[in-house]
Amino acid sequence: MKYTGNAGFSHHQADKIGVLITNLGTPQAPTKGALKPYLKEFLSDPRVVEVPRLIWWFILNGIILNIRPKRSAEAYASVWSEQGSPLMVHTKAQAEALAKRCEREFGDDVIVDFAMRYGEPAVSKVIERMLSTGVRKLLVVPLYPQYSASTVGSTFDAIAADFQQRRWLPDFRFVSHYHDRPGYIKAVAETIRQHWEINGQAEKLILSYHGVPRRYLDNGDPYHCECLKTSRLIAEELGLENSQYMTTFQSRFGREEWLKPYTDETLKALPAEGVKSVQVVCPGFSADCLETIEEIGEENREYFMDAGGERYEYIPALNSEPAHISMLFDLVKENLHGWQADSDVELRAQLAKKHGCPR
Ligand SMILES: C=CC1=C(C)c2cc3[nH]c(cc4nc(cc5[nH]c(cc1n2)c(C)c5CCC(=O)O)C(CCC(=O)O)=C4C)c(C)c3C=C
Ligand SMILES: [Fe+2]
Ligand SMILES: [Fe+2]
Repeated sequence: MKYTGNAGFSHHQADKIGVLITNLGTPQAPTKGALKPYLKEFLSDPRVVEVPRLIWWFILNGIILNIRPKRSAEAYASVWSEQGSPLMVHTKAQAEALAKRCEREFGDDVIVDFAMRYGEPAVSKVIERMLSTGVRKLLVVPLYPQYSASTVGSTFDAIAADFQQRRWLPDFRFVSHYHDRPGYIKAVAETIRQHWEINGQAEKLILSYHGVPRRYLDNGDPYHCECLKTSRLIAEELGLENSQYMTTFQSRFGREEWLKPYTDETLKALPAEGVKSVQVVCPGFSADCLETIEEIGEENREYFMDAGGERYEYIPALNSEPAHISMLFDLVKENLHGWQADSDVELRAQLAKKHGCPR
């Protein structure tokens, strides 16, 4: 086995601290041709679809990848902007804003970058770039507030797979969730409060999270509990009674049972129960994407209005709002505690002269 990396390592290079934020990933273009490789990579991940590999290979390659790319491409086309996919645009902006905030606090000792679990920029390419610029301590923050093996666990797998190939590993820290962090709860609550100030309060607040198969919860994934806790804390922060809010799960995929109650079925049923106005917020998404803009902003609005609803509002994700960046900065700062960069290049030059190596 030949391990990769650092062949051209400059012994004088300053040691840096790296902060890598990640999200799920998105296709390169809203086309069938771009959706196929993206969905293939995503849905081949055993953390995402926990079905015996051989059976799944036939279902994925024989059925899903022949049907879904076209349908998904149409949905992506409806949210795509000139700058690209919303998830990519927001994640880039988040990384830039966080980098600025870190530069103000830490100077050039800390480098901030972003990667996507599927597609580009790939985790291993970004890690390679960071390590080659001198990062010897790496903090990774997947931008999923709630832990799920299918998202956070899978991001860890991608990093571990990269590290398995590498000769020189950095010090490593990993944030596995932040679903109950006061700064995060307050930031989400504040966007809801601001929405109320402008639009008034609807009869019910729906907190809709991406679902996972119910089986994952039964097998020990804490995602469901973390979503419910996030909702409870946001409701407490807003002073809501139990009857004023609801947690639901969206984006079902495949035929098995997923976490319930389902967002779409709930919104179809609420008008008949006398709830005619709702506001929907998605606290499991750190950035707006297909699943919030199209599914919550458009598709579910139609379900609710067609069922007799009168008012439906989607409250956007935190994206690169200053409160979100501040919260992420605090999370990063806390997790960098005790780490120091070593950027004294002059000292290195003296040491090199004196004992033959700058270290
Ligand atoms: C926020 C947490 C997410 C969890 C948990 C999650 C689980 C999960 N997702 C699928 C299948 C699909 N998800 C798709 C899009 C998508 N999913 C998330 C987040 C979570 N997924 C995001 C942020 C996005 C949007 C990406 C974007 O480009 O905007 C898609 C692709 C779109 C489509 O074809 O519908 C699929 C497929 C499964 C099976 C799953 C189970 C654990
Ligand atoms: Fe998903
Ligand atoms: Fe639970």
